[in-house]
Amino acid sequence: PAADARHPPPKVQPFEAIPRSSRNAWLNLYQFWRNDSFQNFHYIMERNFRNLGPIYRETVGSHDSVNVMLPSDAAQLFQTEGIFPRRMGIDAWTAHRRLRNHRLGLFLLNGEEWRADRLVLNREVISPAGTRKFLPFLNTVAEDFAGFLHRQVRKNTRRLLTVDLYQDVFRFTLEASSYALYGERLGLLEDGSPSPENERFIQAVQTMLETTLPLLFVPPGLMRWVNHKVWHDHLASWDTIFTHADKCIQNIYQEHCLGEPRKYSGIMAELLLKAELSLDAIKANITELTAGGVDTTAIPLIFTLFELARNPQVQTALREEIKSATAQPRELSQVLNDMPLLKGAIKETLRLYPVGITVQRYPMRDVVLQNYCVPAGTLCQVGIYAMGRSPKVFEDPECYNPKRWLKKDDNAFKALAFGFGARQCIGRRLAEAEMMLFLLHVLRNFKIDTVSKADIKTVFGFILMPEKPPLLTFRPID
Ligand code: HEC
Ligand SMILES: C[C@@H](NS(C)(=O)=O)c1cncc(N2C(=O)c3ccc(Cl)cc3C2(C)C)c1
Repeated sequence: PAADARHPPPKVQPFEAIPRSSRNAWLNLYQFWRNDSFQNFHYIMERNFRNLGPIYRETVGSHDSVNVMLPSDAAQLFQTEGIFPRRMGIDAWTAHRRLRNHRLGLFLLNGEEWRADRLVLNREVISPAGTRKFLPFLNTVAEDFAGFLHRQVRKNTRRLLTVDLYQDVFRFTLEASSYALYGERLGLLEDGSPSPENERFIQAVQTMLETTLPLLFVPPGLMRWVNHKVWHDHLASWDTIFTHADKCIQNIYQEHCLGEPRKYSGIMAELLLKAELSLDAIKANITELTAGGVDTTAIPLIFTLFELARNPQVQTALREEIKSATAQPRELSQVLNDMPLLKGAIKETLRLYPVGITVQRYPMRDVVLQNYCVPAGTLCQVGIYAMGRSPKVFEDPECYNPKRWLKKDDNAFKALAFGFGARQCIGRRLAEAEMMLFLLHVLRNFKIDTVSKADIKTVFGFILMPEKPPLLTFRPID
Protein backbone atom coordinates (compact mmCIF):
# COMPACT_ATOMS: atom_id res chain seq x y z
CA PRO A 1 0.00 0.00 0.00
CA ALA A 2 1.49 3.35 -1.03
CA ALA A 3 2.32 5.44 2.04
CA ASP A 4 0.45 8.74 2.35
CA ALA A 5 -0.53 11.20 5.09
CA ARG A 6 -2.98 8.80 6.77
CA HIS A 7 -0.82 5.68 6.23
CA PRO A 8 2.77 6.42 7.34
CA PRO A 9 5.36 4.21 5.51
CA PRO A 10 5.63 0.84 7.34
CA LYS A 11 8.49 0.84 9.85
CA VAL A 12 11.60 -0.94 8.52
CA GLN A 13 11.84 -4.38 10.14
CA PRO A 14 15.06 -5.51 11.86
CA PHE A 15 17.43 -8.01 10.19
CA GLU A 16 16.51 -10.67 12.81
CA ALA A 17 12.89 -10.60 11.57
CA ILE A 18 13.78 -11.92 8.09
CA PRO A 19 12.17 -15.40 7.67
CA ARG A 20 14.75 -18.23 7.92
CA SER A 21 14.90 -21.38 5.81
CA SER A 22 16.22 -23.58 8.61
CA ARG A 23 17.29 -23.34 12.23
CA ASN A 24 20.45 -25.36 12.49
CA ALA A 25 23.23 -24.36 10.11
CA TRP A 26 25.41 -27.45 10.57
CA LEU A 27 22.51 -29.91 10.51
CA ASN A 28 21.50 -28.14 7.29
CA LEU A 29 24.98 -28.69 5.85
CA TYR A 30 24.92 -32.36 6.91
CA GLN A 31 21.52 -32.92 5.29
CA PHE A 32 22.73 -31.17 2.12
CA TRP A 33 25.78 -33.39 2.15
CA ARG A 34 23.86 -36.60 2.92
CA ASN A 35 21.25 -36.43 0.22
CA ASP A 36 23.60 -34.67 -2.12
CA SER A 37 21.12 -31.84 -2.51
CA PHE A 38 23.81 -29.40 -3.68
CA GLN A 39 22.77 -30.39 -7.16
CA ASN A 40 19.17 -29.40 -6.39
CA PHE A 41 20.21 -26.05 -4.95
CA HIS A 42 18.10 -24.17 -7.52
CA TYR A 43 14.95 -26.24 -6.77
CA ILE A 44 15.49 -25.80 -2.99
CA MET A 45 15.79 -22.01 -3.39
CA GLU A 46 12.63 -21.96 -5.53
CA ARG A 47 10.76 -23.95 -2.87
CA ASN A 48 12.02 -21.67 -0.08
CA PHE A 49 10.80 -18.56 -1.93
CA ARG A 50 7.41 -20.28 -2.40
CA ASN A 51 7.15 -21.14 1.30
CA LEU A 52 8.80 -18.11 2.91
CA GLY A 53 8.14 -15.23 0.46
CA PRO A 54 10.35 -12.96 -1.71
CA ILE A 55 13.10 -12.66 0.94
CA TYR A 56 14.54 -15.24 3.33
CA ARG A 57 17.74 -15.94 5.26
CA GLU A 58 19.60 -19.24 4.93
CA THR A 59 22.63 -20.60 6.71
CA VAL A 60 24.51 -23.49 5.12
CA GLY A 61 27.59 -24.49 7.09
CA SER A 62 29.71 -21.45 7.82
CA HIS A 63 28.03 -18.98 5.55
CA ASP A 64 24.90 -16.98 6.08
CA SER A 65 23.01 -15.51 3.14
CA VAL A 66 20.01 -13.24 2.51
CA ASN A 67 18.21 -14.38 -0.66
CA VAL A 68 15.89 -12.22 -2.80
CA MET A 69 14.25 -12.83 -6.17
CA LEU A 70 12.33 -9.69 -7.26
CA PRO A 71 13.82 -7.21 -9.80
CA SER A 72 13.16 -4.26 -7.44
CA ASP A 73 15.26 -5.92 -4.70
CA ALA A 74 18.02 -6.77 -7.19
CA ALA A 75 18.06 -3.08 -8.21
CA GLN A 76 18.33 -1.98 -4.56
CA LEU A 77 21.14 -4.45 -3.88
CA PHE A 78 23.22 -3.58 -6.96
CA GLN A 79 23.00 0.12 -6.12
CA THR A 80 25.01 -0.59 -2.95
CA GLU A 81 27.81 -2.64 -4.58
CA GLY A 82 30.38 0.21 -4.59
CA ILE A 83 33.27 0.49 -7.08
CA PHE A 84 34.80 -2.86 -6.07
CA PRO A 85 31.79 -5.24 -6.33
CA ARG A 86 32.42 -8.51 -4.47
CA ARG A 87 31.00 -12.02 -5.00
CA MET A 88 31.20 -15.16 -2.85
CA GLY A 89 34.78 -16.47 -3.13
CA ILE A 90 35.63 -20.08 -3.98
CA ASP A 91 38.11 -21.22 -1.32
CA ALA A 92 38.96 -24.48 -3.13
CA TRP A 93 40.10 -22.48 -6.17
CA THR A 94 42.20 -19.98 -4.22
CA ALA A 95 43.64 -22.90 -2.19
CA HIS A 96 44.84 -24.51 -5.44
CA ARG A 97 46.38 -21.23 -6.69
CA ARG A 98 48.23 -20.76 -3.38
CA LEU A 99 49.42 -24.38 -3.39
CA ARG A 100 50.81 -24.02 -6.92
CA ASN A 101 51.92 -20.39 -6.49
CA HIS A 102 49.73 -19.20 -9.40
CA ARG A 103 48.53 -15.59 -9.59
CA LEU A 104 44.74 -15.14 -9.26
CA GLY A 105 42.63 -14.17 -12.30
CA LEU A 106 39.76 -11.72 -12.54
CA PHE A 107 37.15 -14.06 -11.11
CA LEU A 108 39.01 -14.59 -7.81
CA LEU A 109 40.58 -11.12 -7.39
CA ASN A 110 38.92 -8.32 -5.38
CA GLY A 111 39.41 -4.60 -4.73
CA GLU A 112 42.09 -2.58 -6.55
CA GLU A 113 43.79 -5.70 -7.99
CA TRP A 114 40.52 -6.83 -9.57
CA ARG A 115 39.78 -3.36 -10.98
CA ALA A 116 43.26 -2.95 -12.48
CA ASP A 117 43.03 -6.24 -14.40
CA ARG A 118 39.36 -5.71 -15.33
CA LEU A 119 39.90 -2.28 -16.93
CA VAL A 120 42.70 -3.62 -19.17
CA LEU A 121 40.84 -6.82 -20.10
CA ASN A 122 37.56 -4.99 -20.86
CA ARG A 123 39.17 -3.34 -23.92
CA GLU A 124 40.02 -6.64 -25.63
CA VAL A 125 37.30 -8.97 -24.28
CA ILE A 126 33.97 -7.15 -23.90
CA SER A 127 34.23 -3.69 -25.53
CA PRO A 128 32.40 -3.22 -28.90
CA ALA A 129 35.78 -2.53 -30.59
CA GLY A 130 37.32 -5.70 -29.10
CA THR A 131 34.25 -7.79 -29.96
CA ARG A 132 34.27 -6.58 -33.61
CA LYS A 133 37.83 -7.88 -33.98
CA PHE A 134 37.10 -11.46 -32.90
CA LEU A 135 33.60 -11.78 -34.48
CA PRO A 136 34.99 -13.10 -37.82
CA PHE A 137 36.93 -15.80 -35.93
CA LEU A 138 33.74 -17.01 -34.22
CA ASN A 139 31.82 -16.91 -37.50
CA THR A 140 34.39 -19.12 -39.23
CA VAL A 141 34.11 -21.75 -36.50
CA ALA A 142 30.29 -21.59 -36.55
CA GLU A 143 30.33 -22.17 -40.32
CA ASP A 144 32.73 -25.09 -39.84
CA PHE A 145 30.36 -26.57 -37.26
CA ALA A 146 27.50 -26.58 -39.78
CA GLY A 147 29.83 -28.35 -42.22
CA PHE A 148 30.82 -30.83 -39.51
CA LEU A 149 27.11 -31.57 -38.89
CA HIS A 150 26.46 -32.07 -42.65
CA ARG A 151 29.29 -34.60 -42.79
CA GLN A 152 27.81 -36.45 -39.82
CA VAL A 153 24.38 -36.53 -41.51
CA ARG A 154 25.81 -37.85 -44.81
CA LYS A 155 27.35 -40.74 -42.88
CA ASN A 156 23.78 -41.68 -41.97
CA THR A 157 21.79 -43.46 -44.66
CA ARG A 158 18.51 -41.95 -43.46
CA ARG A 159 19.78 -38.41 -44.25
CA LEU A 160 18.96 -37.17 -40.80
CA LEU A 161 20.93 -37.21 -37.63
CA THR A 162 19.87 -37.99 -34.08
CA VAL A 163 22.81 -37.35 -31.79
CA ASP A 164 23.85 -36.60 -28.29
CA LEU A 165 25.29 -33.20 -29.17
CA TYR A 166 26.90 -32.76 -25.76
CA GLN A 167 30.46 -33.52 -26.79
CA ASP A 168 30.14 -31.89 -30.21
CA VAL A 169 28.83 -28.56 -28.84
CA PHE A 170 31.60 -28.59 -26.21
CA ARG A 171 34.10 -28.99 -29.03
CA PHE A 172 32.48 -26.05 -30.82
CA THR A 173 32.75 -23.67 -27.84
CA LEU A 174 36.33 -24.75 -27.08
CA GLU A 175 37.30 -24.38 -30.76
CA ALA A 176 35.60 -20.95 -30.99
CA SER A 177 36.88 -19.46 -27.73
CA SER A 178 40.41 -20.80 -28.32
CA TYR A 179 40.44 -19.25 -31.82
CA ALA A 180 39.29 -15.87 -30.39
CA LEU A 181 41.81 -16.09 -27.53
CA TYR A 182 44.89 -17.55 -29.26
CA GLY A 183 44.19 -16.99 -32.96
CA GLU A 184 44.79 -20.72 -33.36
CA ARG A 185 42.53 -23.53 -34.64
CA LEU A 186 42.60 -26.67 -32.46
CA GLY A 187 41.05 -28.73 -35.30
CA LEU A 188 38.29 -30.19 -33.08
CA LEU A 189 35.69 -29.97 -35.89
CA GLU A 190 37.76 -31.80 -38.50
CA ASP A 191 37.11 -35.47 -39.11
CA GLY A 192 39.30 -38.04 -37.44
CA SER A 193 39.92 -38.22 -33.78
CA PRO A 194 40.75 -34.89 -32.14
CA SER A 195 44.01 -34.79 -30.21
CA PRO A 196 43.73 -36.61 -26.88
CA GLU A 197 45.25 -33.55 -25.22
CA ASN A 198 42.23 -31.41 -26.14
CA GLU A 199 39.81 -34.14 -25.06
CA ARG A 200 41.65 -34.34 -21.75
CA PHE A 201 41.33 -30.55 -21.33
CA ILE A 202 37.54 -30.62 -21.93
CA GLN A 203 37.19 -33.48 -19.45
CA ALA A 204 39.36 -31.63 -16.89
CA VAL A 205 37.11 -28.53 -17.00
CA GLN A 206 34.06 -30.71 -16.38
CA THR A 207 35.76 -32.63 -13.55
CA MET A 208 36.99 -29.38 -11.98
CA LEU A 209 33.47 -27.90 -12.03
CA GLU A 210 31.89 -31.09 -10.66
CA THR A 211 34.40 -31.39 -7.79
CA THR A 212 34.02 -27.67 -6.98
CA LEU A 213 30.46 -28.22 -5.79
CA PRO A 214 31.01 -30.43 -2.70
CA LEU A 215 34.01 -28.24 -1.78
CA LEU A 216 31.95 -25.01 -1.95
CA PHE A 217 30.61 -25.27 1.59
CA VAL A 218 33.63 -26.77 3.32
CA PRO A 219 35.93 -24.38 5.25
CA PRO A 220 39.35 -24.32 3.47
CA GLY A 221 41.28 -25.87 6.34
CA LEU A 222 39.06 -28.98 6.36
CA MET A 223 38.73 -29.75 2.69
CA ARG A 224 41.75 -31.99 2.19
CA TRP A 225 40.69 -34.17 5.13
CA VAL A 226 36.94 -34.22 4.61
CA ASN A 227 36.99 -35.97 1.26
CA HIS A 228 40.44 -36.88 0.06
CA LYS A 229 39.40 -38.21 -3.35
CA VAL A 230 37.30 -35.12 -4.26
CA TRP A 231 40.15 -32.79 -3.27
CA HIS A 232 42.70 -34.91 -5.15
CA ASP A 233 40.56 -34.99 -8.32
CA HIS A 234 39.98 -31.26 -7.99
CA LEU A 235 43.71 -30.51 -7.86
CA ALA A 236 44.51 -32.89 -10.70
CA SER A 237 41.90 -31.32 -12.99
CA TRP A 238 43.22 -27.82 -12.20
CA ASP A 239 46.76 -28.94 -13.06
CA THR A 240 45.55 -30.28 -16.43
CA ILE A 241 43.74 -26.98 -17.12
CA PHE A 242 46.81 -24.87 -16.29
CA THR A 243 49.14 -27.11 -18.30
CA HIS A 244 46.90 -26.82 -21.37
CA ALA A 245 46.57 -23.03 -21.10
CA ASP A 246 50.33 -22.73 -20.51
CA LYS A 247 51.08 -24.63 -23.72
CA CYS A 248 48.78 -22.37 -25.76
CA ILE A 249 50.30 -19.28 -24.15
CA GLN A 250 53.89 -20.42 -24.79
CA ASN A 251 53.15 -20.80 -28.52
CA ILE A 252 51.78 -17.28 -28.82
CA TYR A 253 54.50 -15.78 -26.58
CA GLN A 254 57.19 -17.42 -28.70
CA GLU A 255 55.72 -16.00 -31.94
CA HIS A 256 55.22 -12.62 -30.31
CA CYS A 257 58.88 -12.41 -29.27
CA LEU A 258 60.16 -13.69 -32.61
CA GLY A 259 58.24 -11.89 -35.30
CA GLU A 260 56.23 -8.73 -35.83
CA PRO A 261 52.57 -9.94 -35.76
CA ARG A 262 51.10 -8.92 -39.09
CA LYS A 263 47.42 -8.52 -38.18
CA TYR A 264 44.94 -9.14 -35.35
CA SER A 265 45.54 -12.65 -34.11
CA GLY A 266 43.30 -12.95 -31.07
CA ILE A 267 42.85 -11.54 -27.59
CA MET A 268 46.03 -13.01 -26.09
CA ALA A 269 48.30 -11.48 -28.76
CA GLU A 270 46.65 -8.08 -28.27
CA LEU A 271 47.26 -8.25 -24.52
CA LEU A 272 50.93 -9.16 -25.10
CA LEU A 273 51.33 -6.33 -27.63
CA LYS A 274 49.68 -3.76 -25.35
CA ALA A 275 51.87 -5.06 -22.47
CA GLU A 276 49.68 -3.38 -19.87
CA LEU A 277 49.48 -6.60 -17.82
CA SER A 278 52.39 -8.67 -16.53
CA LEU A 279 52.87 -12.04 -18.24
CA ASP A 280 51.70 -13.75 -15.00
CA ALA A 281 48.52 -11.65 -15.00
CA ILE A 282 47.92 -12.44 -18.68
CA LYS A 283 48.44 -16.18 -17.99
CA ALA A 284 46.09 -16.17 -14.96
CA ASN A 285 43.33 -14.37 -16.87
CA ILE A 286 43.73 -16.22 -20.17
CA THR A 287 43.47 -19.48 -18.20
CA GLU A 288 40.15 -18.30 -16.71
CA LEU A 289 38.87 -17.19 -20.10
CA THR A 290 39.93 -20.49 -21.70
CA ALA A 291 38.40 -22.75 -19.04
CA GLY A 292 35.43 -20.44 -18.44
CA GLY A 293 34.55 -20.37 -22.09
CA VAL A 294 33.60 -24.02 -22.64
CA ASP A 295 30.71 -25.36 -20.53
CA THR A 296 29.22 -21.95 -19.78
CA THR A 297 28.35 -21.40 -23.44
CA ALA A 298 27.87 -24.99 -24.63
CA ILE A 299 25.14 -25.83 -22.13
CA PRO A 300 22.82 -22.88 -22.96
CA LEU A 301 23.22 -23.81 -26.64
CA ILE A 302 22.00 -27.34 -25.91
CA PHE A 303 19.01 -25.94 -23.98
CA THR A 304 18.24 -23.53 -26.86
CA LEU A 305 18.33 -26.31 -29.47
CA PHE A 306 15.98 -28.39 -27.29
CA GLU A 307 13.51 -25.48 -26.81
CA LEU A 308 13.54 -24.70 -30.55
CA ALA A 309 12.94 -28.39 -31.29
CA ARG A 310 9.84 -28.48 -29.07
CA ASN A 311 8.63 -25.00 -30.17
CA PRO A 312 8.67 -25.34 -33.98
CA GLN A 313 6.80 -22.07 -34.52
CA VAL A 314 9.55 -20.18 -32.69
CA GLN A 315 12.15 -22.06 -34.73
CA THR A 316 10.44 -21.03 -37.99
CA ALA A 317 10.18 -17.37 -36.92
CA LEU A 318 13.92 -17.36 -36.12
CA ARG A 319 14.77 -18.96 -39.47
CA GLU A 320 12.81 -16.17 -41.24
CA GLU A 321 14.66 -13.49 -39.25
CA ILE A 322 18.04 -15.09 -40.03
CA LYS A 323 17.20 -15.32 -43.74
CA SER A 324 16.33 -11.61 -44.00
CA ALA A 325 19.28 -10.50 -41.82
CA THR A 326 21.75 -12.40 -44.06
CA ALA A 327 20.03 -11.66 -47.41
CA GLN A 328 22.83 -9.36 -48.54
CA PRO A 329 26.50 -9.57 -47.39
CA ARG A 330 27.11 -7.14 -44.48
CA GLU A 331 29.51 -6.61 -41.58
CA LEU A 332 28.94 -9.30 -38.94
CA SER A 333 28.14 -6.88 -36.10
CA GLN A 334 25.37 -5.38 -38.25
CA VAL A 335 23.95 -8.85 -39.00
CA LEU A 336 23.88 -9.65 -35.26
CA ASN A 337 22.20 -6.31 -34.45
CA ASP A 338 19.56 -7.15 -37.06
CA MET A 339 18.33 -10.28 -35.24
CA PRO A 340 16.40 -9.07 -32.15
CA LEU A 341 14.32 -12.26 -32.02
CA LEU A 342 17.47 -14.44 -31.94
CA LYS A 343 18.85 -12.22 -29.16
CA GLY A 344 15.51 -12.67 -27.39
CA ALA A 345 15.79 -16.47 -27.75
CA ILE A 346 19.14 -16.40 -25.95
CA LYS A 347 17.62 -14.24 -23.19
CA GLU A 348 14.73 -16.71 -22.98
CA THR A 349 17.10 -19.67 -22.63
CA LEU A 350 19.08 -17.88 -19.90
CA ARG A 351 15.82 -16.94 -18.13
CA LEU A 352 14.79 -20.59 -17.85
CA TYR A 353 18.31 -22.06 -17.57
CA PRO A 354 20.69 -19.47 -16.01
CA VAL A 355 24.10 -21.19 -15.85
CA GLY A 356 25.06 -19.47 -12.58
CA ILE A 357 21.59 -19.77 -10.88
CA THR A 358 22.35 -16.83 -8.56
CA VAL A 359 24.17 -13.46 -8.63
CA GLN A 360 25.84 -12.60 -5.34
CA ARG A 361 26.97 -9.32 -3.78
CA TYR A 362 28.11 -7.95 -0.42
CA PRO A 363 26.44 -4.52 -0.01
CA MET A 364 28.88 -1.74 0.92
CA ARG A 365 26.30 0.00 3.14
CA ASP A 366 23.09 -1.02 4.98
CA VAL A 367 20.33 -1.68 2.45
CA VAL A 368 16.55 -2.13 2.84
CA LEU A 369 15.25 -5.23 1.01
CA GLN A 370 11.54 -6.09 1.23
CA ASN A 371 11.33 -3.54 4.08
CA TYR A 372 13.95 -5.34 6.18
CA CYS A 373 17.23 -3.72 7.15
CA VAL A 374 20.17 -5.75 5.79
CA PRO A 375 23.52 -4.66 7.30
CA ALA A 376 26.53 -3.82 5.08
CA GLY A 377 28.77 -6.84 4.44
CA THR A 378 25.96 -9.42 4.54
CA LEU A 379 26.15 -11.95 1.68
CA CYS A 380 23.08 -11.31 -0.51
CA GLN A 381 22.05 -13.58 -3.39
CA VAL A 382 19.62 -12.81 -6.21
CA GLY A 383 17.95 -16.13 -7.04
CA ILE A 384 17.78 -15.63 -10.81
CA TYR A 385 16.63 -19.24 -11.38
CA ALA A 386 13.56 -18.62 -9.16
CA MET A 387 13.07 -15.12 -10.65
CA GLY A 388 13.07 -16.48 -14.20
CA ARG A 389 10.25 -18.92 -13.41
CA SER A 390 8.13 -16.70 -11.17
CA PRO A 391 4.65 -15.69 -12.42
CA LYS A 392 5.09 -12.56 -10.26
CA VAL A 393 7.89 -11.46 -12.62
CA PHE A 394 7.12 -13.10 -15.99
CA GLU A 395 3.74 -13.78 -17.63
CA ASP A 396 3.34 -17.48 -18.54
CA PRO A 397 6.85 -18.16 -17.16
CA GLU A 398 6.89 -21.78 -18.36
CA CYS A 399 6.31 -20.66 -21.98
CA TYR A 400 9.44 -20.30 -24.19
CA ASN A 401 8.58 -17.01 -25.94
CA PRO A 402 11.49 -14.86 -27.23
CA LYS A 403 8.97 -12.16 -28.29
CA ARG A 404 8.44 -11.24 -24.64
CA TRP A 405 11.84 -9.46 -24.71
CA LEU A 406 10.86 -7.31 -27.71
CA LYS A 407 7.89 -5.68 -25.99
CA LYS A 408 8.44 -2.19 -24.63
CA ASP A 409 7.34 -3.25 -21.16
CA ASP A 410 9.73 -2.82 -18.27
CA ASN A 411 12.41 -5.53 -18.35
CA ALA A 412 14.73 -3.68 -15.97
CA PHE A 413 16.68 -6.05 -13.71
CA LYS A 414 14.93 -9.08 -15.24
CA ALA A 415 17.78 -10.28 -17.51
CA LEU A 416 20.50 -10.93 -14.93
CA ALA A 417 22.01 -14.20 -16.24
CA PHE A 418 25.32 -12.38 -16.97
CA GLY A 419 25.21 -10.52 -13.66
CA PHE A 420 25.24 -6.76 -13.34
CA GLY A 421 27.37 -3.64 -13.76
CA ALA A 422 31.17 -3.27 -13.62
CA ARG A 423 31.64 -6.84 -12.38
CA GLN A 424 29.25 -8.54 -14.82
CA CYS A 425 30.46 -11.48 -16.89
CA ILE A 426 33.42 -10.29 -18.96
CA GLY A 427 32.80 -13.15 -21.41
CA ARG A 428 29.26 -11.89 -22.10
CA ARG A 429 29.86 -10.50 -25.64
CA LEU A 430 32.00 -13.51 -26.58
CA ALA A 431 29.31 -15.91 -25.30
CA GLU A 432 26.42 -14.00 -26.93
CA ALA A 433 28.22 -13.77 -30.29
CA GLU A 434 29.26 -17.44 -30.15
CA MET A 435 25.69 -18.55 -29.44
CA MET A 436 24.09 -16.27 -32.07
CA LEU A 437 26.52 -17.27 -34.83
CA PHE A 438 26.20 -20.98 -33.92
CA LEU A 439 22.38 -20.76 -34.10
CA LEU A 440 22.51 -18.65 -37.30
CA HIS A 441 24.46 -21.32 -39.21
CA VAL A 442 22.70 -24.34 -37.66
CA LEU A 443 19.18 -22.96 -38.25
CA ARG A 444 20.04 -21.97 -41.84
CA ASN A 445 21.16 -25.50 -42.62
CA PHE A 446 18.96 -27.78 -40.49
CA LYS A 447 15.49 -28.28 -39.09
CA ILE A 448 15.75 -29.42 -35.48
CA ASP A 449 13.38 -31.95 -33.95
CA THR A 450 13.12 -33.85 -30.70
CA VAL A 451 11.08 -36.90 -29.77
CA SER A 452 10.40 -36.02 -26.15
CA LYS A 453 8.55 -32.75 -25.51
CA ALA A 454 8.78 -33.17 -21.71
CA ASP A 455 10.68 -30.65 -19.56
CA ILE A 456 14.36 -31.44 -18.99
CA LYS A 457 15.31 -32.06 -15.34
CA THR A 458 18.30 -29.86 -14.44
CA VAL A 459 21.08 -30.39 -11.92
CA PHE A 460 23.43 -27.77 -10.47
CA GLY A 461 27.03 -28.88 -10.87
CA PHE A 462 28.46 -25.38 -10.22
CA ILE A 463 26.96 -24.79 -13.66
CA LEU A 464 23.24 -25.46 -14.27
CA MET A 465 23.09 -28.42 -16.67
CA PRO A 466 20.60 -31.00 -17.95
CA GLU A 467 20.45 -34.21 -15.88
CA LYS A 468 20.41 -36.13 -19.18
CA PRO A 469 21.34 -34.46 -22.50
CA PRO A 470 18.30 -34.20 -24.85
CA LEU A 471 18.30 -36.35 -28.00
CA LEU A 472 17.93 -34.03 -31.02
CA THR A 473 17.31 -34.80 -34.71
CA PHE A 474 18.85 -32.59 -37.43
CA ARG A 475 17.27 -32.70 -40.90
CA PRO A 476 19.24 -30.87 -43.64
CA ILE A 477 17.32 -28.08 -45.42
CA ASP A 478 18.09 -28.39 -49.15
C1 HEC B 1 35.38 -16.45 -22.08
C2 HEC B 1 35.06 -16.46 -20.76
C3 HEC B 1 33.63 -16.54 -20.26
C4 HEC B 1 32.49 -17.00 -20.86
C5 HEC B 1 32.32 -17.59 -22.28
C6 HEC B 1 31.41 -16.83 -19.91
N1 HEC B 1 31.87 -16.27 -18.74
FE1 HEC B 1 30.77 -15.59 -17.22
N2 HEC B 1 32.43 -14.83 -16.34
C7 HEC B 1 33.73 -14.89 -16.83
C8 HEC B 1 34.65 -14.23 -15.93
C9 HEC B 1 36.17 -14.08 -16.14
C10 HEC B 1 33.87 -13.76 -14.86
C11 HEC B 1 34.35 -12.94 -13.65
C12 HEC B 1 34.26 -11.44 -14.00
C13 HEC B 1 34.76 -10.57 -12.87
O1 HEC B 1 34.72 -11.04 -11.70
O2 HEC B 1 35.16 -9.42 -13.16
C14 HEC B 1 32.49 -14.14 -15.14
C15 HEC B 1 31.43 -13.84 -14.32
C16 HEC B 1 30.13 -14.22 -14.58
C17 HEC B 1 29.02 -13.94 -13.70
C18 HEC B 1 29.09 -13.13 -12.37
C19 HEC B 1 28.76 -11.67 -12.75
C20 HEC B 1 28.46 -10.77 -11.56
O3 HEC B 1 27.84 -9.70 -11.78
O4 HEC B 1 28.88 -11.16 -10.44
C21 HEC B 1 27.91 -14.45 -14.27
C22 HEC B 1 26.48 -14.39 -13.72
C23 HEC B 1 28.32 -15.06 -15.52
N3 HEC B 1 29.68 -14.92 -15.67
C24 HEC B 1 27.46 -15.69 -16.40
C25 HEC B 1 27.84 -16.25 -17.62
C26 HEC B 1 26.92 -16.81 -18.59
C27 HEC B 1 25.40 -16.88 -18.40
C28 HEC B 1 27.67 -17.23 -19.63
C29 HEC B 1 27.28 -17.90 -20.94
C30 HEC B 1 25.97 -17.99 -21.38
C31 HEC B 1 29.05 -16.92 -19.31
N4 HEC B 1 29.11 -16.34 -18.08
C32 HEC B 1 30.11 -17.19 -20.15
C33 HEC B 1 34.09 -15.49 -18.02
C34 HEC B 1 33.22 -16.06 -18.93
C1 LIG C 1 28.67 -20.84 -14.22
C2 LIG C 1 28.98 -19.43 -13.85
N1 LIG C 1 29.20 -19.33 -12.42
S1 LIG C 1 28.96 -17.87 -11.74
C3 LIG C 1 30.31 -16.93 -12.11
O1 LIG C 1 27.81 -17.28 -12.41
O2 LIG C 1 28.86 -18.04 -10.36
C4 LIG C 1 30.19 -18.95 -14.62
C5 LIG C 1 30.03 -17.88 -15.49
N2 LIG C 1 31.05 -17.40 -16.21
C6 LIG C 1 32.27 -17.99 -16.13
C7 LIG C 1 32.46 -19.05 -15.25
N3 LIG C 1 33.74 -19.62 -15.13
C8 LIG C 1 34.02 -20.93 -15.29
O3 LIG C 1 33.20 -21.76 -15.67
C9 LIG C 1 35.42 -21.15 -15.02
C10 LIG C 1 36.19 -22.33 -15.08
C11 LIG C 1 37.55 -22.23 -14.76
C12 LIG C 1 38.09 -20.99 -14.43
CL1 LIG C 1 39.81 -20.86 -14.08
C13 LIG C 1 37.31 -19.82 -14.37
C14 LIG C 1 35.98 -19.94 -14.67
C15 LIG C 1 34.93 -18.89 -14.67
C16 LIG C 1 34.63 -18.34 -13.31
C17 LIG C 1 35.34 -17.78 -15.64
C18 LIG C 1 31.43 -19.55 -14.48
